[in-house]
Amino acid sequence: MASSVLRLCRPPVHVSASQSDVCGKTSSEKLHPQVLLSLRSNTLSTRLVGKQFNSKSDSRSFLSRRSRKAMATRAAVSTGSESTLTQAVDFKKLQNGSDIRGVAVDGVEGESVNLTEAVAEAIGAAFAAWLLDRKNADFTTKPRVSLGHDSRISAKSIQNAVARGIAGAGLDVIEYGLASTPAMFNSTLTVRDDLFCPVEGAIMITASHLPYNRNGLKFFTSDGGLNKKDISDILTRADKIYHVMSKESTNTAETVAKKVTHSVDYMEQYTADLVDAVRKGAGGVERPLEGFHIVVDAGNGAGGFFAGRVLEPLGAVTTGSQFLEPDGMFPNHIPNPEDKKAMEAITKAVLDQKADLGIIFDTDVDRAAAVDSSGRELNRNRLIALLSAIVLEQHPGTTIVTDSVTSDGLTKFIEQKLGGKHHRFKRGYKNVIDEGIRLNSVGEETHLAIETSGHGALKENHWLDDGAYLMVKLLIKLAAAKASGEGSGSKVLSDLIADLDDPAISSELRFKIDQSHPDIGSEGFKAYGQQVLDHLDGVVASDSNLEKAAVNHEGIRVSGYGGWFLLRLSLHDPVLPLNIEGPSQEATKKLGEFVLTAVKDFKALDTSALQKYVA
Ligand SMILES: O=P(O)(O)OC[C@H]1O[C@H](O)[C@H](O)[C@@H](O)[C@@H]1O
Repeated sequence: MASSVLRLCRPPVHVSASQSDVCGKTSSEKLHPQVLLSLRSNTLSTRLVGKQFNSKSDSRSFLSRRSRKAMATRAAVSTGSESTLTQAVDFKKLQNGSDIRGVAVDGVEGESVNLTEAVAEAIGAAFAAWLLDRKNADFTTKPRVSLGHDSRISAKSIQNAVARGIAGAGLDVIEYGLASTPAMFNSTLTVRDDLFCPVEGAIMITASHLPYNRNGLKFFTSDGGLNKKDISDILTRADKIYHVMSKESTNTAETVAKKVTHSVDYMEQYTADLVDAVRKGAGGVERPLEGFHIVVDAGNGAGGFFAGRVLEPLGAVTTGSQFLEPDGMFPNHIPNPEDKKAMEAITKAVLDQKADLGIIFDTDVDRAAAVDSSGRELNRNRLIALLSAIVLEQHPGTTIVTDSVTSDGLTKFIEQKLGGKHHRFKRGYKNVIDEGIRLNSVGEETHLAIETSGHGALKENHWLDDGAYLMVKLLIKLAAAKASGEGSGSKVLSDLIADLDDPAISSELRFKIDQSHPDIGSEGFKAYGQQVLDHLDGVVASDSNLEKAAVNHEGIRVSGYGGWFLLRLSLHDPVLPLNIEGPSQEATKKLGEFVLTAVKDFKALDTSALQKYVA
């Protein structure tokens, strides 16, 4: 991506009149109390504020004024001031691995709102404080945070609240409006002053494919997405900030936010990068997709841009593309390439339109899948196989990192057919991508890290988790094949994976752990789940048809009866997911029966799905 490849130092940015209003002495009196707390013991922010005041003594007095006000605010809280926000919120519960997720809209029974505007405001302020506190951060100018969102109905209110938190903390806010998660990360790399890029931090407001009442936040710096530890840190800070917030401080932050928020069309830059990547990959041709008919299904999420702003400028016809308009009620299907109905919808569109290819995204466009002209789904193992084939043509022998639920057929394909190495790691896109980065750092060359969910990142694209870029790789292949006379249409893609063994049966069953069951000890469901796994591990040897995977990074993976199973702990939920694949129902039933016998005495585990499966 042209503008993003170089990580240049940003030239100092002129502080505008409105910005100096906010940073200067006069308006410091008006600053948001939550900021005072976030800045209180913050040396980096002291440095930053000191720069803006151009004098250490000014900055000291600025902080001490702030500290006094913060202490006063906290005192008000402890004496029960009426202006304090009182709704109790368990901030820890908002963590979902390396994201934040919660309920933002009322209306679903049993799901009360915990991602309120006040909570979102506190999280915005906490991220600002975290950013200023980062080790080795050396901000020579006032840091900026970009904010984007998907099509959810709560998007705007959460965005405004987060903006208040960031602005109140003394940082600038750059609003992108409807955007994609990968675009947000990209904005930390792009060098373009008129777009206020690169930003020091980026936030995407999204809950991916979850129902309409949820929302969440994903955070980025130029180092990539934040990890679990960072998110815990931000939520701990947010919890403290939340308790010193008041209606008055929110109003003040609102006034500040109006002054320091800039709205830009960053998606123009991001989509131009995608278009350039295809043109470059296709040998510099302006309209390399001329003659191709490609339909897009955005599921009413944020991915509708791909048809009009990527495919059409490249010459493709996109007639019959569907659900491109953002609609946070997701009236047509869940925007999720792992969802059966969603895949059926795009398949139907491809067949109805007699299109060459179909492309489908999840709500925030960090996941994608495709469908070829015959209606064959190119998702999960097939998508990984396809991208492996493309990447291994460019980088013979390289390692492909995947999640843990990939098939044995995929390993055979990557290693025996393509001559690469399959490194099957853990579930979780961040785990997978981080493992790709780690392998490279210890000298094992890898260029692709990809999950069956449709998350995937390439080394050539800054390890950016980007569903749209995965599709760009397919488009380059199509265009290049046409240009070289190798073939037109999507057959060139299907041919690449002709030798991939598809399992006849592939199932995922999820066993809930009843956390209120008396068998769950004080160490909780994770320890209980681990006991189940340890027990299973111990009994595998009792069946001579079974063999434990020699290398395995997650749960218990066992081969047998021509198939395999993997039982592991869910990344986020009190659940043990079981994946089973095999050449026949008879084989998968045998594997299922073995697991059922092994775990049946664990009474807190709901194995009813497996009982049905083997019946
Ligand atoms: O462990 P599970 O419950 O199956 O969930 C695992 C999945 O969680 C989220 O959806 C992440 O985005 C995925 O990257 C991950 O694979």
